[in-house]
Amino acid sequence: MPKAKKTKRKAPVTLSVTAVPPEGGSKPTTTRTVIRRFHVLIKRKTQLQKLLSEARTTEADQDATKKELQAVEDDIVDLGGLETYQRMSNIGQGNDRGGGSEKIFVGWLNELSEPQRLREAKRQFKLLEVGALRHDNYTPYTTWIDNTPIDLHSRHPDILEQDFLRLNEEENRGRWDLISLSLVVNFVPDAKDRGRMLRLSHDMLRADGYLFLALPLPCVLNSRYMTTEHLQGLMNVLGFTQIRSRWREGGKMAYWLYKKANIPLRPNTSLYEKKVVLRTGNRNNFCVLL
Ligand SMILES: C[S@@+](CC[C@H](N)C(=O)[O-])C[C@H]1O[C@@H](n2cnc3c(N)ncnc32)[C@H](O)[C@@H]1O
Repeated sequence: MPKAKKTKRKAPVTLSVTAVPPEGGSKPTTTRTVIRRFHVLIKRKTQLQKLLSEARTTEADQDATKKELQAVEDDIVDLGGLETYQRMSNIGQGNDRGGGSEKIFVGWLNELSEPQRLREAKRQFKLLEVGALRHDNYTPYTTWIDNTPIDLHSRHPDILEQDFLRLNEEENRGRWDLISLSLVVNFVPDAKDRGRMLRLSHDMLRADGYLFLALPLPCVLNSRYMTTEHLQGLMNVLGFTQIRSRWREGGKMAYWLYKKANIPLRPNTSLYEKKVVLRTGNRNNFCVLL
């Protein structure tokens, strides 16, 4: 008799993680679980909102979508919302877990002798730090870096509550010497919005300005739709030249430093406009689309 085929049920997206610990003293596994869960929920929320706005489905489907959206939103609230996510990320940013990525950014600028050049020119770099959990990440460098930290949810009066994707493009065009996107692009739930974030960064940097990008390593080493070469190609068509990169096999994070090229380099973006499977197997779905 043929064996009955076992179907493995996926865990529902609305599965809750409860008992979020207070700031400090929480285990890396707990913070990682909350952060991952939060990413799953906001991604699903964006997908459901998109489905509803397209309104191509039947009324019954729309009702089901609305119900699921409500359940997802309830789960985000149960998890503690963006505030809890930020608290968990802040713990993850602590020195005991590898330290803040700004040290890598500043280290690279030092290697490139930028502070000396600025001293001679008697000026500072204007930095836009997107997704700032702390207001003081760059205070040790105020002699040469004038930082404007922004975040969707401000945790300090010195952090401007602002969505980067909604910044005034005219006012910000060519305005910044430095932009930092550290663990922010992977937070954005929609692949096209991730691409827009990178494109906007290019527009908002002055010629020769630097973009610092940090992503969890699996986004590039274990994704169906992203490899380090693919990212490099995408950044090149946007008009960025890679200056530095850093990660190690088995590590958690990957970092890049890009420079805005002097000439516009946007010949053909078509390779990066649709999802292309670059690897098969048990992978994640991280993707950036232009
Ligand atoms: C994982 S935390 C990263 C914090 C810090 N930059 C780091 O490297 O550890 C991501 C932060 O990015 C913020 N964020 C995400 N999308 C954003 C956007 N469009 N504009 C401003 N901040 C954003 C979130 O609110 C969150 O505080």
